[in-house]
Amino acid sequence: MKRFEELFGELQTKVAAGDPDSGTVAAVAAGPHEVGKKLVEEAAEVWMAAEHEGPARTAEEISQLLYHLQVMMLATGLSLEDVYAHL
Ligand SMILES: N=c1c2ncn([C@@H]3O[C@H](COP(=O)(O)OP(=O)(O)OP(=O)(O)O)[C@@H](O)[C@H]3O)c2ncn1[C@@H]1O[C@H](COP(=O)(O)O)[C@@H](O)[C@H]1O
Repeated sequence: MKRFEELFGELQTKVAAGDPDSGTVAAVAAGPHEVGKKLVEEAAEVWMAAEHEGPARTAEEISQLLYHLQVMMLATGLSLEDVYAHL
């Protein structure tokens, strides 16, 4: 099972290395506008799953939303600490 901070570390490493096989590297290169569109789409999918598709599908969609939030953090140069400072 992959945890939030482990995933962020993995994505940071891929972005720093410019891994050509990484969807994350491509998404970060596309920039915050494109990442933002995906983020909004995933948020809507969480909402729809929560209302209509049950807890298992909701958990799956939330995992995708968390991933895309991390992509946005990388696309905007934010660290986990930058975000945690506001929690
Ligand atoms: N957790 C994720 C993850 N969640 C979502 N996604 C991407 O987000 C896309 C989801 O978009 P869509 O909604 O279009 O997907 P979908 O197939 O329609 O699925 P549903 O939303 O309809 O369920 C997928 O195509 C994935 O590319 C993710 N891509 C990567 N990761 C993790 O990031 C790691 C690094 O990935 P790479 O950078 O690609 O190597 C991987 O090992 C994974 O652990």
